[in-house]
Amino acid sequence: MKDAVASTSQLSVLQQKLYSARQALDDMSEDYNEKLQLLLQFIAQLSIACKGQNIELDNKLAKLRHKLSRFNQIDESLADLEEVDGILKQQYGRVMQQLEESRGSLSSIISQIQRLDSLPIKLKKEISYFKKELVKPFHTYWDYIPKVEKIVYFYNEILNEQLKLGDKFEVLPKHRQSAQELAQMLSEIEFRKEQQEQISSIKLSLTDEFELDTLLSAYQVVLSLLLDNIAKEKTASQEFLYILNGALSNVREVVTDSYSHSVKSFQVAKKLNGEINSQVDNIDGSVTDINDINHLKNQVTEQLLALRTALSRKEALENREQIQLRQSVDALRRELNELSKETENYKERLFEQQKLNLLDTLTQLPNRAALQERMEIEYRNYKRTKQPLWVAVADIDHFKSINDSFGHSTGDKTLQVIAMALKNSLRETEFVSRFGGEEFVFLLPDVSESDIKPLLNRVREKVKSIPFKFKNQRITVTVSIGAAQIIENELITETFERADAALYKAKHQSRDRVIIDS
Ligand SMILES: Nc1nc2c(ncn2[C@@H]2O[C@H](COP(=O)(O)OP(=O)(O)OP(=O)(O)O)[C@@H](O)[C@H]2O)c(=O)[nH]1
Repeated sequence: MKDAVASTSQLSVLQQKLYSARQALDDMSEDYNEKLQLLLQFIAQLSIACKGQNIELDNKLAKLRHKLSRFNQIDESLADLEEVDGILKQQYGRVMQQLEESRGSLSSIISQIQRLDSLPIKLKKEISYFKKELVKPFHTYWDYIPKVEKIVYFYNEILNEQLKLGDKFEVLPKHRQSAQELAQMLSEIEFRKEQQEQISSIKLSLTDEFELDTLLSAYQVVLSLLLDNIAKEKTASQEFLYILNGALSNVREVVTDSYSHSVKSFQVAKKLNGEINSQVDNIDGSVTDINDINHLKNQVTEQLLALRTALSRKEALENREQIQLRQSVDALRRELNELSKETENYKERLFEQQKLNLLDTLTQLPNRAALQERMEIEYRNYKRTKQPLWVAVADIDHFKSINDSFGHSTGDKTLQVIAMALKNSLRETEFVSRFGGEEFVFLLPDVSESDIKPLLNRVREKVKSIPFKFKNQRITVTVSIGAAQIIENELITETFERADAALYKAKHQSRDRVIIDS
């Protein structure tokens, strides 16, 4: 019995111990699970952080994460853990190798940069200091990234320097348009012979690829040539005015002289007349008072002598006066002749200049200013007579390709030949002008609606049949033409716009055709 009690108490102690041990085991297990959970989280975070560096490593870590999430497979994961460990070691080696290679390429980039000329001294020093730093190996990407940033900074500095040095700006479409307009204007302005070579080379420099500097200096040169011309023209006018002024003062002198002379002559003549009259009165008195015939004879002879002397003095005076007058008139005539010659000269020069201002220098056709004048005249005629009036615009097809393939001067010659052909295909009353570039404008009065198309087609065919031969190549040049008739209450500029729109249509309908706006 005693044994039984003892056994029972021992059992209860054992039970107690077992219970405590189980409790401790449960606690441990719970602690273990918590730590395992932490480890799993850590691995998960680590695998995310490493993601993308190595696909094999990514896959292994994903698999490991999956296995570790199930506690019962933890043992199976040991092999995976070992593999991951191996891959991680390899990856480290690879990263170190990559970093070493990158250090090498950064060094060679820096050597290239150092070879650039015209680097500012400060930047040169910075670069060579940086190159020394590149000798030390990189341990992590964090050693590498700032170095790349530094090289980007160097490039940026160099680029800014180059921009400052180069000072070359991009040629934009608006600059190209300005260049074209300038070249166009140069074709329309008459320059002096000695200036023409300079103008041609400016025009040439503006046709192909050019830099902004070329355009600016072209403007500058053209401006100074124009100013020079204005100054010359002004001097010429001034010279004329000086001559005119000189001639007028000569005339004035002659007139003043002859006036003062005639005043004097008048006074002398008046005095002589008085003398003669008193002589006659004397004779009268002598004749009435004297009875002695001899005495009378003496008296009369004396009186007649005095009278003759006075008369011959008067005659001499009148002769002198005549000579003086003739001389004055001659001098006046000479002066006036000179003056009228000078005026004629000046008028001729003005007229020539005016004519030149209205002629296109290249083609010798009337230019845009002349077209403007003629348009006004034709418009007034139309308003008065209501006779039909047509405006036609012709444009050479693919003219750019002639310039591009055979050169600008061949292009110029082509323009001259076509201009001549256009001029020769018209009647006296019809008018053609070079509007600019490869565009020509016609004013065609008194042409009926049924005749206009055949007329313009003849013009088109005439150009097409010109046997151009460039570089031994037979070339056919064609033109497209648009035309419009002026209608009631329309301005001629509006007619021009309709003709231009018709030309646009002709260009879009494969060119070499005439389109009449209807
Ligand atoms: N040689 C020369 N070329 C000129 C003159 N004026 C303008 N040009 C050139 O004429 C050409 C006109 O070219 P675009 O306007 O493209 O027209 P295109 O080549 O005739 O073509 P389409 O009109 O469309 O048929 C440009 O290359 C100008 O440089 C000039 O006085 N002399």
